[in-house]
Amino acid sequence: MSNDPKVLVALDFDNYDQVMALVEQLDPSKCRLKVGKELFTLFGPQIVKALVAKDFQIFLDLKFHDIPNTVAKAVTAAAELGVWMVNVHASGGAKMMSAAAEALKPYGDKAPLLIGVTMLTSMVEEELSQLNVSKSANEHVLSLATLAKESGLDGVVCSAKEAVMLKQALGHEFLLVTPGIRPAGTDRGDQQRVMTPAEAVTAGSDYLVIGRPITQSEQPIAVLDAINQTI
Ligand SMILES: O=C(O)c1cc(=O)[nH]c(=O)n1[C@@H]1O[C@H](COP(=O)(O)O)[C@@H](O)[C@H]1O
Repeated sequence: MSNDPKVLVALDFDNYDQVMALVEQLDPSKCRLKVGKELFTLFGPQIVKALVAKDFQIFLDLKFHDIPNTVAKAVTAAAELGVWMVNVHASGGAKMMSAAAEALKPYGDKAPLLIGVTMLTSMVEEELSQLNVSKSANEHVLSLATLAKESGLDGVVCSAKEAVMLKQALGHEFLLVTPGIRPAGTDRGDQQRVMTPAEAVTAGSDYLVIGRPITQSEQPIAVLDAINQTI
């Protein structure tokens, strides 16, 4: 197995013992872990530190979206926690994203990867008009991703459906982190713009965020291993 595992397991749990029981079975050489709003709101920086201490690389997914000064301070706090990746909403704008990128510069090669969220994978194109966005989903994602790149971010969160377009437009180095991943035959839940793990990697996804197909399974390790075999 590679030292650069592509699967980021979304630890969306409300129970400390349950999450730790799963983590005990996981191997940092086979996956990275994502701590999102539910886990962080319940258990705070302590759980992030506990997972870092177990040698996992952590994506702190708090999707910061605030004034530039506040977001710069928030990503600095994330860097101090020792996380591997952190995200902000690209729709917070260029000033906000640049402030975040600037704040991480002093950390050099220890800085977390800074990623901009484009259009949530739970959204369909028709919802954009409710937000007064008259672009197509592809155009909207491309414009937010372009702004993120110009603002000094390392990559974006998008759906794998936009991966071919974004790699072509923004280059191979610009990272694509794709949730909305569903192995064939699994429940979509609230996800809309979905692809299978193999399709996503073929399209150009660098990292696959996968939660419920693994965490809600009776055999999470077998599911993760099976996914890793296909990518
Ligand atoms: O930033 C994210 O990670 C994210 C962005 C997005 O557009 N869609 C999305 O689903 N996510 C996160 O990715 C995870 C997907 O989980 P599952 O749908 O259970 O696989 C959740 O923790 C979401 O918070």
